[in-house]
Amino acid sequence: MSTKIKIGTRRSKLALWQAYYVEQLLQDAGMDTEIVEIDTRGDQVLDVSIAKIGSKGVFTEELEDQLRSGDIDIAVHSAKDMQSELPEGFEIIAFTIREKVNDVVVSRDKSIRLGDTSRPLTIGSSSVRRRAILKAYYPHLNIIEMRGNLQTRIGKMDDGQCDAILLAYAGVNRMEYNDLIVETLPLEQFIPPVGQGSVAIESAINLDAKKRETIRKAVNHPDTEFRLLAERAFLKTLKGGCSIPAFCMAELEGDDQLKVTGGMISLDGQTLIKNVLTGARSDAEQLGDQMANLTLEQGGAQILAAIRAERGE
Ligand SMILES: NCc1[nH]cc(CCC(=O)O)c1CC(=O)O
Repeated sequence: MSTKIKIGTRRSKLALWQAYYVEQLLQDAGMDTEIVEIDTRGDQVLDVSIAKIGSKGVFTEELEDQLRSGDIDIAVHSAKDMQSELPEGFEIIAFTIREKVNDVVVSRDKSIRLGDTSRPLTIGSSSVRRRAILKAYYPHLNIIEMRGNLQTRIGKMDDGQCDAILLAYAGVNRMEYNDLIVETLPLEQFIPPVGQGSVAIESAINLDAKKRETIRKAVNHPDTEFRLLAERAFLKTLKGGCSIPAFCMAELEGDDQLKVTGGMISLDGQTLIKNVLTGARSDAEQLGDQMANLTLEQGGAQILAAIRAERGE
């Protein structure tokens, strides 16, 4: 089989890194590949908060058009950025091995620590989850919303808009800004969002079955997939994407157990819901669903209702 696998990707540096990474895995498995760069609406409106334009599909629609038409075979995304429910006709066929899931503090000033109350610090973050957690644990900080890709945000920091920014380790590592990491945040406080650190492969369900299996075999990391199935089931039951302050992290325990830590935080950081559930790995999706229902019952439903009212949804 010498057919070429056409890999669709956004043009951002992070997206391209992910596309080249997946391309390498496919080539290592003996496949021919081609990268197809595609513009998306989300890349064009950089000055508006994603929470305001609505996160649904802004980075994925154009890629899905080309998956549907067969112009590309697969689309590569940060797993974290993918909606919990894909539009009809699409599926995720693989998750790459997950890297360190922590959030990190990035700054030019090596002496900066979030817990330092001796001087005023301004911290930039694009994530409602990270901003709410900062308010809960570090109320002395001045927190500002900051959008744009990694390079843009670091530029804003260098312009003096903030002293440090909060980012996912995964993106910082991929963009090779590791030397700017001044603090790696503990998972007990900064529980990562669903999917952080893994790359997801999306395809149309009518992709040739043999092609689908070959790609899956070359790219999918089964241990990561179990974790992501639980986490994504959580998000699906919450009917959310990356614009709600929910978090869920599944970890493997022993040969066949899965430990799921998840919950939600109100935007002001005043209400924190957090639970831990353990169950069989084969029940990954039930565990995620159970975690979501527990979260909704314990006050998550009110938090979501308040956010939707504020955003006029
Ligand atoms: N929301 C943007 C985004 N999407 C994926 C990553 C990094 C890679 C990852 O989390 O897997 C980032 C940057 C960040 O959150 O700091």
